[in-house]
Amino acid sequence: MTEKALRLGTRRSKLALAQSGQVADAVSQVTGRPVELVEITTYGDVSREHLAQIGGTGVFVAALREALARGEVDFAVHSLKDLPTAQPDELVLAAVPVREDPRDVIVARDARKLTDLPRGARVGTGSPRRMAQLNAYARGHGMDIETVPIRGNVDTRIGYVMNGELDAVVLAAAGLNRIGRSDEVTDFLSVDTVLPAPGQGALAIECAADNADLIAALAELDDPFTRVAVTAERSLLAALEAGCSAPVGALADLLADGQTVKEMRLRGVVGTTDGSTLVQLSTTGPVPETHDAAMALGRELATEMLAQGAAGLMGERAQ
Ligand SMILES: NCc1[nH]cc(CCC(=O)O)c1CC(=O)O
Repeated sequence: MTEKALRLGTRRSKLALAQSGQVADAVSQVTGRPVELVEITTYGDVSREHLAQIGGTGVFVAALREALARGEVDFAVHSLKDLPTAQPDELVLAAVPVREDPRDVIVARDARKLTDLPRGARVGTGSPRRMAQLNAYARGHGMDIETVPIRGNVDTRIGYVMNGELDAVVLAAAGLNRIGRSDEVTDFLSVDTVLPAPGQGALAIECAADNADLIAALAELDDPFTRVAVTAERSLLAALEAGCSAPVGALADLLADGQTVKEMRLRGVVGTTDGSTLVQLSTTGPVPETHDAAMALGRELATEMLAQGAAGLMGERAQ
């Protein structure tokens, strides 16, 4: 007798289906049960407005969470960077699997890198975080680029480069990897140039807080280092009172001495989209051993960033 399938709630974009497919295989392995994909359309998928205008926070996530709350699906897979920092009581983040490459990349015409974009190059990105850091880099290096707000799925965005409308677009390495288009990357941006979004490159597997058996099974897919890193990054974001469409970057990484992990470094950035001002800070300390310690690290860095004027740089998105 075959066991009843677990229902995985997913968005229907190519990227979402690719990452949900990978998680489905992994969950099937650890539970021994078949996993069935249930496609759900979210507001972020149907709206043609710019993300910054529709508020950003949660537009890709709300419909999945509603399906979970109604018991229509057993668990949901999100891109962690799209997940609001507020966690509803009735749901838990049952697993955060090993993070992929967190970097942003560009896909440019003529195989160009950021440093050799032509004068006046039009660079597509709808993300205030990417705009702020790219414009700051351009200012600091005597470059002349124009960031152009765009939206749409990964294929649409790359299409703007292919059809000549734009010289380059900025995307997440992880997304391109997951849909098998990473060979189109022309430059992997150093995180010293563009700090990724909090949680970028990581996935979140969410399920109902009262589903103890499933929570226990999904825990096997959790990567403790990724979990602690994204917890600190998201705590920073929450303490800045910013959402996923705010010009905030954060990345926690582990500093190792040979094979032994020694410390964790948390970097944060916030800036104006024109790149005229950035507040960029970092802190390094023992790897947090608890959720609370990781949260505290993010809050501490946020406090320092706020002391340096971070709130004033977030414009109308700062609440
Ligand atoms: N905002 C959309 C989004 N949400 C997650 C990813 C893929 C990368 C990831 O999982 O972090 C992307 C596309 C992009 O930013 O290029």
